[in-house]
Amino acid sequence: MSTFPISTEPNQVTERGRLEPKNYDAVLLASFGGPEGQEDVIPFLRNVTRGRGIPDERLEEVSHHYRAFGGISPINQQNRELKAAIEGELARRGIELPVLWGNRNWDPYIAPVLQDAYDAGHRRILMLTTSIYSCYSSCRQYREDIGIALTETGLDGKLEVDKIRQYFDHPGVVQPFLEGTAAGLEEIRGKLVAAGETDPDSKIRVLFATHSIPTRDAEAAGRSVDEPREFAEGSAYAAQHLANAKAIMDQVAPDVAWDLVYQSRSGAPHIPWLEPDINDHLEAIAPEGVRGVVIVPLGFVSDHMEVAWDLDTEALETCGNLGIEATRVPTPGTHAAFVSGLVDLICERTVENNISERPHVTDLGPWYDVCRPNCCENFRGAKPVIAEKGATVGSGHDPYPVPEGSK
Ligand SMILES: CC1=C(CCC(=O)O)c2cc3nc(cc4[nH]c(cc5[nH]c(cc1n2)c(C)c5CCC(=O)O)c(CCC(=O)O)c4C)C(CCC(=O)O)=C3C
Ligand SMILES: [Fe+2]
Repeated sequence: MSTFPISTEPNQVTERGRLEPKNYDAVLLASFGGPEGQEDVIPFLRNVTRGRGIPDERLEEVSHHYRAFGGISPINQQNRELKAAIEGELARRGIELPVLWGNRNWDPYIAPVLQDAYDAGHRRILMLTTSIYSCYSSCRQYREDIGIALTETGLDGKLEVDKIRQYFDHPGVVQPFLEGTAAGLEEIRGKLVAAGETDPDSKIRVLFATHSIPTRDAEAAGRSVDEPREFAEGSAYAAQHLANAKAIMDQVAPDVAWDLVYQSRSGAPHIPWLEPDINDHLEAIAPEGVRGVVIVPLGFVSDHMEVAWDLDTEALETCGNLGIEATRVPTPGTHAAFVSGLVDLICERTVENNISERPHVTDLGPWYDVCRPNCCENFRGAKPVIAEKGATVGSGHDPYPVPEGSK
């Protein structure tokens, strides 16, 4: 199995957003949440889209995706298994740190989880999200939901909550995708050779798939008003995915063509979102002679409805209609390297068992512990937010850390 170059060099820009290690008394595994029965579907969709102006037709359409699976999203079970795996890895390393689980959109909800944690005597919590890239939905929305929960429960000032950095390029994330991409390529090569293809690699396209987001959100992703940065394709969100994809392809198959594609677009048609959509892209590349694709769900750390429906149902059907051989690479799930990487990320932030080196596979990371003001701006209006320079909730007015020697 190929490995990849892992840098432990600090990043001069993001280093300024680094927090000193602290003593935490619990980890909060924070995720999206999903329905677990037909009766949950509509209440769940209302939770997700509250105040977001998603058209009813879209909700109706999305409810069918859930209905087709008995109203059950795999995401909660995935998170129960991930929580157990993190607990196992912490125990294996002799680290005593309870792991709590809370969701933004479904039970167990974040606010009661924080209240229970406080009642149980916890005072300082470290949040680990299942969203790994930089954008409003993946970063700020989690930070806001903690800010709102602390405010609503009256726990602000009594309970500190910090957040683990966006960790898209941690080797624990990239390793499972790299192994999956290599295995997927072997599978598709085999199928094309069996069909008489003499140079299969020239007929294969690797498609790295991630959630589309509004272009305006993409442009605000990872933004820093005090220290502007340029990103490939104008957004940290796209740039982070492109850098990960390149790191993977450089190792497994530098000569095979690949693209970054988007999925699961919602919102009104006249509002621009990141493109191309995976299905449109498949239609576009089929006439170019592509006969096999490897779909890498690079934007997602576990199987959930966006993977089960948008990729395994819709995109694979598009491939079938176009006569393209296709395979979908697994998500990290509870892959040992992923779980171990998550515990390493926890230890980056703890005094005991501290890990001071921050490995990263791309030169964009390691990402900030504390975001810049306006990073991943919420265009619908400011909310209480944690883990941000100048934040007045969460970890008690942490200043933006400036390492010694910098201006
Ligand atoms: C970047 C991103 C991730 C990846 C990062 C991460 O992994 O968190 C992600 C994950 C997920 N998105 C999910 C579900 C939904 N996302 C929606 C809507 C939206 N997502 C957006 C972005 C993202 N979303 C955006 C900009 C919208 C529209 C505006 C809004 O509403 O904010 C809607 C509303 C209906 C629709 O329009 O599709 C639903 C039901 C589930 C749970 C699946 C399950 O239940 O198994 C998961 C993991
Ligand atoms: Fe952010």
